[in-house]
Amino acid sequence: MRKIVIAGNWKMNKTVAESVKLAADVVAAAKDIKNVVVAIAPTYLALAKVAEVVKGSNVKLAAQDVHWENQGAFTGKVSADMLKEIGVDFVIIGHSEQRSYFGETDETVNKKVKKVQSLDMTPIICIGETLAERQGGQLESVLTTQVNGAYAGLSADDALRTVIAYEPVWAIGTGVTASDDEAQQAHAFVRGLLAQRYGENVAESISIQYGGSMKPENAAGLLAQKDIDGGLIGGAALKADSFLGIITPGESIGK
Ligand SMILES: O=C(CO)COP(=O)(O)O
Repeated sequence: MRKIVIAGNWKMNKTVAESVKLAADVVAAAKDIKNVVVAIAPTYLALAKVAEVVKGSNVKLAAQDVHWENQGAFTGKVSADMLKEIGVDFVIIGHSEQRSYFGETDETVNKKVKKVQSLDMTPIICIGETLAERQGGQLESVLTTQVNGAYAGLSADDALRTVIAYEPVWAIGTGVTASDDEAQQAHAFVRGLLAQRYGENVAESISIQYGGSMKPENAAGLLAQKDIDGGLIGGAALKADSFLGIITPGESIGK
C-alpha cells in the first residue's frame, strides 16, 4: 500500500520564532492523525529549532533543498550530513522555484537525490510543466525528461525510497489548481514512466504527491484520485488549521 504523504513547504516564510510556533501548532493538531505521513519543511535557519519541537511526535522534518557535495567552499549551501545530524527525514529536491530562479537542472536533481539517499533520507522529487509547455503540447515530454533525469542510475530499491511531487508550475502560488482530472492524468502518466523503468509493482508503491494551490477546499477531490498520494502544500501550510484541513480528508486514504 502506498503511503499518503502530506508535506508543508514553508518556502522563505516565517522567522525562527514563528516557525517554532507553527511547528508546535502542527504537532498538536496532528497528534491523532494516523495512516498519513505529515511533514513540515521550514527554512534551513529554523530547522534545528523545529527539530526539537517535532521530536517524539508524528510530524516528520523536511528540508527545502540540499547540496550534493559533502562539505567545502560552497557559500550559502547546506550538506546532507548537516541535515541528517539534526533529524531531517525528507528533502525537497528540484522544486520549480529552484529550477527557475537558481539554476537547478535534472543533473543536479539527480546528484542531490543520490546524496540524500546515501544518508537514508527520503527525497521528494519535484517535477512539473509550465503553462507554456502544457499549452504547447509538451506536458508528457517535460515529465519524461524530468523523471528520467531524476532517476538516472537509481535501482528499483532506490526508487522505492523516493517520493515524487507533481507540481504544475502554473498552479503554484496562483490560486489556480489543476482539476482533479488534469492532476490524475498527469499522475497516471508519471506512474507509467516509473512502471517502464522499474515495473508495475515498484511504480505502484511510489507515492506521488500533488502540489499547486492545494487547500482544504480542493484537497478531498484531489486526494480521492487513484494516483494522487498526498500533497506538497505551500501557502495553505503556513497556518496549522488550513494545513491540517488538508490532511483530514486524506486520513483514511491508503492506496
Ligand atoms: O510549490 C508548492 C509546494 O512546494 C505549492 O505552493 P502553493 O500551495 O502555495 O501553490
